Amino acid sequence: TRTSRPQRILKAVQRKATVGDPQSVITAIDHFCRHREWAMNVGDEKGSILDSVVNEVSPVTVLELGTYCGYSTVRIARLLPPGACVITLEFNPDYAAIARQVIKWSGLEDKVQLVEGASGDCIPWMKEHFGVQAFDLVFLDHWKERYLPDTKLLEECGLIQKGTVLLADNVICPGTPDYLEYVRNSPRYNSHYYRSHLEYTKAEDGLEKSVFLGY
Ligand SMILES: O=C(NCCCCc1cc2cnccc2s1)c1cc(-c2ccc(F)cc2)cc(O)c1O
Ligand SMILES: [Mg+2]
Repeated sequence: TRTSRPQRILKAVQRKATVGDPQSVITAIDHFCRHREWAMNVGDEKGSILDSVVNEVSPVTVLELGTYCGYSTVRIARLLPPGACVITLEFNPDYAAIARQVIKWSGLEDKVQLVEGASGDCIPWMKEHFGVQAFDLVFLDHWKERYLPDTKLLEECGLIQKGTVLLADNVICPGTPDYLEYVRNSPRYNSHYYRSHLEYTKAEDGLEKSVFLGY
């Protein structure tokens, strides 16, 4: 049967990127998705905003919900100092298998822990399994209807503490209206919208950054 789109993205990385060079992996994926086949990576424009938030937060522990091919995982991990790490959750085992190879090609496997499973099942085990106290940064990029319930679950599990930054992709397209309403109206979050575009297109989209203020 035909290869999958993630498999074709991995091929583009193996053809165009240099092993151990995360920037070349990012550039190869962006070029493929802009000129060959669209894919749901956060992309270069929103990716630059993601980079600036990672640099501003200088996180020690990052949670990414939604790995896909590992594009944003590589963007985040390449900016982390030694000892810092990103735990990334992926529901689809085929996507996870591709992401592991993309992350390995970029040479960042020591900074990444890829977990296969659904966020609702995995989040309650985070503290116990990974010895995480609280996340410094959470990048939400998974099922759009899970952004709000999983944010509440992270709060209940004590994985979000004063100062934790939530950064949510696709708050306009496909859209996460209930999540936006919650973080923008809650007295416990300080929210800011970074206007941008849907990856590789002219459609509007953006990232919402929300800082938890504590209870
Ligand atoms: O669905 C999107 N991303 C989520 C994939 C969900 C898989 C997972 C569920 C799950 C559950 N638990 C743990 C881990 C995970 S991973 C998505 C879609 C578009 C898009 C698509 C068509 C279109 F016309 C316009 C925009 C753009 C984007 O940037 C996206 O991120
Ligand atoms: Mg997205």
